[in-house]
Amino acid sequence: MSQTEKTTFRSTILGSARIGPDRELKKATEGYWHGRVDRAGLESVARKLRAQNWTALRDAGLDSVPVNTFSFYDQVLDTAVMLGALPPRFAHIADDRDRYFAAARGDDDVPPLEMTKWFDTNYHYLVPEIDEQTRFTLDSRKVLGELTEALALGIPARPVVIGPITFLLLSKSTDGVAPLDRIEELVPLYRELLAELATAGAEWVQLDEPALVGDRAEAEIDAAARVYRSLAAAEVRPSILVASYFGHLGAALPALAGSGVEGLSVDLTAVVAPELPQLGDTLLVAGVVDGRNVWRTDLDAALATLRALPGTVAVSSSCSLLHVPYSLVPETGLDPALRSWLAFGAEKVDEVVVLARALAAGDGAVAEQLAASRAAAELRRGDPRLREPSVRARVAALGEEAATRAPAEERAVMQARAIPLPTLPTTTIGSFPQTPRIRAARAQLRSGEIDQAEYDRRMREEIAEVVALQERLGLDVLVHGEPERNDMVQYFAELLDGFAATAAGWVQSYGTRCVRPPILFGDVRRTSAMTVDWIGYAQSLTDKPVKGMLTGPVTILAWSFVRDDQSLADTAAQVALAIRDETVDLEAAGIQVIQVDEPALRELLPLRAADQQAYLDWAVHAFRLATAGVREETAVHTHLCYSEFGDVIGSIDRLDADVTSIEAARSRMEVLDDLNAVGFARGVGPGVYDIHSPRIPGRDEIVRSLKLALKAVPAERVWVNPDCGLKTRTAEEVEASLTNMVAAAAEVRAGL
Ligand SMILES: CN1c2c(nc(N)[nH]c2=O)NC[C@@H]1CNc1ccc(C(=O)N[C@@H](CCC(=O)N[C@@H](CCC(=O)N[C@@H](CCC(=O)O)C(=O)O)C(=O)O)C(=O)O)cc1
Ligand SMILES: N[C@@H](CCS)C(=O)O
Ligand SMILES: [Zn+2]
Repeated sequence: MSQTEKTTFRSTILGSARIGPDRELKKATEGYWHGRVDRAGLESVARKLRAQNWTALRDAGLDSVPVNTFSFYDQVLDTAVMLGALPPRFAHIADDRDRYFAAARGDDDVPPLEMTKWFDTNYHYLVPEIDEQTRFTLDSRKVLGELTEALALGIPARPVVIGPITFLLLSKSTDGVAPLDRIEELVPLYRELLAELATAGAEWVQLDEPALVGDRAEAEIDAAARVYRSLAAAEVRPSILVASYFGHLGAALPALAGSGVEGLSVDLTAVVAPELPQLGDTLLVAGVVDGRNVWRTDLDAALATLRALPGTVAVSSSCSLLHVPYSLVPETGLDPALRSWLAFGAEKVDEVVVLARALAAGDGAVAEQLAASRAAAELRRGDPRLREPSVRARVAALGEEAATRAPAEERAVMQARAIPLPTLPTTTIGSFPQTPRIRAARAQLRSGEIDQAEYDRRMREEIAEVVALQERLGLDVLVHGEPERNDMVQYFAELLDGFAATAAGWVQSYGTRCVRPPILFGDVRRTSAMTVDWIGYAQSLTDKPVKGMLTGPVTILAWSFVRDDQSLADTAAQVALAIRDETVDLEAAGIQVIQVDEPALRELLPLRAADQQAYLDWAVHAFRLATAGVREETAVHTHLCYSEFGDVIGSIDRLDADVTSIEAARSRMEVLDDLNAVGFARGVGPGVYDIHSPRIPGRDEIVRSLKLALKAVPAERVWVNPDCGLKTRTAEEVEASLTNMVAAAAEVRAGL
């Protein structure tokens, strides 16, 4: 049978969430790690979630259902396991599942794989390490297992696997050989995999190649064309869908289209739709339902796009639905108007099905759904919360001076006088452990078991404990510990006008960690101080300076679902003004050091170089607008993490913060050389140990990190701090790690 005679499909999504509508997988996995759930219990939760998910997708009307998008931790780690590419340091762990979790999280003896952002999303993947010790071998058990499980349930299953080009482009080399140079070793493994999948009954396979939507060298595109020609030439294989998402394929599109694969998915939700060439027999899987935001699709516009496409078309989400919450059904507390403008995962699947039906049978077949879509759009356009005159007037009146402080060198002198500190001052990044006790208090407040006054009293108790601990440890600049924050973005969103919070809108951020991104739907305004009581209270307990802690405008946008009816730059300016008002209030309450976190600065960087400068300009402007309202004596700190910073290093300098704490431990302080290269001459706190692992760093290890840092930066500018906040660690880990950190700083200081 030729490939084109095989079955085809008309409606699908590129992947789905897996953590469970009620975070069942998170709970089971954490239970397994802590010995509360056994292996069988964990596997049974996983199997049930997969079955529920596939059945719901099929019953909603999709005629091709993605499988193997389930993961116990991360799909890139799954692919590394599938290709036999786990580093040998995990080989001593005999049990497959425990070896997998060790690679994800580390254990007492071995550090985990590095974790980094999945393209420009708030999902994080584990970075495969490829070197001369890597011997690729195929282990197809997971994907075959999911396929078999789904077929047994009568699901029209389409296994999804990360493609070989993307796998290697996301990997890091530890021996100087570019991972992509090993592509020829992977091709036979993928051919073998295709044969196994076909034999097991797969009619289609989806190979994800999102790395091809970035700026890619000609050699990389040539490699992709060569690889897919070779895979397409395999005798025994399912039809191949190459999936692209998060942007446009550009030059990679004709290369893939000409390779002989049967299907190509394209993201049609970006601002400028790509010019699509005639694709002949290739099935065009059109991503018209945005998989990354929560706004209801304009069905008329989507249909117009679909009808203008060449060739045979299937309707799809633009990317996996991993990035949006499961369903609007539990969101009964949302304002009904706002709710009618939204579509979460389940509703997006319905939209795909409606669009496919309209394409096949005409608009009349879905007249009711089209009318509802139009009515929601109309309601949204007319809502007064989208245009708040006072906010608009304030933004319009801003001049350049609003984003400008005195020169940094002058500020440094004034701040040294106002805030006396030792050389190599020690501090932390803000959060202390979010203990079960803290979370339980918040759950009790929500359920009405305790009132606001009791909740406040308990949070003050937590703050007092954290302040006392920091004094005992001998830290120099203290923090209040952020106990009152459910999340560093959601906390602010719940207090600002223009945002809505969800009840159950959980989205996986990494592993078992989830976030509930707020929905930024209207004009943003601060109506009262958000942090001053907590931070002012902490300052009242100590003579040491307490660092005020805020989240920056870019990060608030990055970790929210943001309105799509105006530019991000305009929305960022509104958020920046709200944060600016808070800095001014903190200063008036006696806070001399204010940290405005921007861990997501790098995350929002557009994937294509041509779009990056415009983003960096508005992002830097928003940060400066948020931080330039305070006096020159007030030290503005910022914190960056979770990224490779190479592409934004110049912009870190332009933020004009007095001190920048930055993730550095895992990259062996290389970021400091990058900062030097752009003439960065401000305070810097290179993270001296990695907080993502439960490992307690030894004092000698931290001394070594610090000495490495001092080779790059003079001691007068260096701060000593962990890589990131301590919220995910236990109290014991934090106390032990910070004891070693303070001791290491003292040792190095004494030797200066
Ligand atoms: C710094 N990071 C962040 C990112 N994005 C954010 N929006 N926020 C971030 O901090 N992206 C990059 C990184 C990713 N890192 C993390 C780190 C840690 C988490 C995390 O721990 N998430 C928690 C959920 C946090 C939260 O919202 N907590 C709420 C609700 C807690 C809860 O589950 N409550 C229970 C009942 C209470 C109980 O008894 O435990 C319930 O509702 O069932 C709160 O504290 O009130 C997680 O558990 O996954 C995320 C990203
Ligand atoms: N202040 C925050 C920053 C995390 S990126 C924290 O300490 O958790
Ligand atoms: Zn951080």
